[in-house]
Amino acid sequence: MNIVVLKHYLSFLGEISPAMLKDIGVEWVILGHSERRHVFCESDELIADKVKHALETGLKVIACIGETLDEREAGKTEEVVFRQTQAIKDKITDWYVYLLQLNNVVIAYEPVWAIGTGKTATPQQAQEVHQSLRCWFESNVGPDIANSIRIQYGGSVTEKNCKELAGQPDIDGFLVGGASLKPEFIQIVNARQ
Ligand SMILES: O=C[C@H](O)COP(=O)(O)O
Repeated sequence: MNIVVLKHYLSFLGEISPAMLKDIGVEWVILGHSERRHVFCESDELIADKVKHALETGLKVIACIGETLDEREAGKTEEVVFRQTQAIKDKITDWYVYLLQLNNVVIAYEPVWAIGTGKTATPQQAQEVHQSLRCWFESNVGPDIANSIRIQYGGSVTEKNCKELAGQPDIDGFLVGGASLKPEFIQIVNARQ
């Protein structure tokens, strides 16, 4: 759920580099999770640097974005998720390689107020943001990228709400925390069947 960005060949004792993860067979890294953003105060720019560094090292990336409750209540959901996505877009010079050829980037929309709280976004709330994000990709990166990119939803997904969420046209999968530790997880895995 984290990597260090190695710069200028400095040492970063105690940190984990993408090369170390690859060396032990890890393929995917989750970056920009709300706890990294809000507990560890990682900026949009630092997260974008990590995404770039991970991709350039050959790791696949799930890049998390999402608004806090205050931001949602202030009507800033789109502004926040577009800003977070723009920061990543600005650092990735070749979406076509990383996305269309390698399929190495997934976006996870995780409203901060829904993570681990039991308060899931309604299917309509989640679909609205996912659709806006896909339109954003169409306008800012390209229609083929917008059609191909996987946008997962995360935040209190359970076996009870997964079917309806999975039925939304722009929800391409889930990033599951707590429910992944329960036997019912299999129902989430199969939610689209
Ligand atoms: O880390 C996992 C995601 O943030 C979602 O967690 P959750 O499914 O427990 O809400």
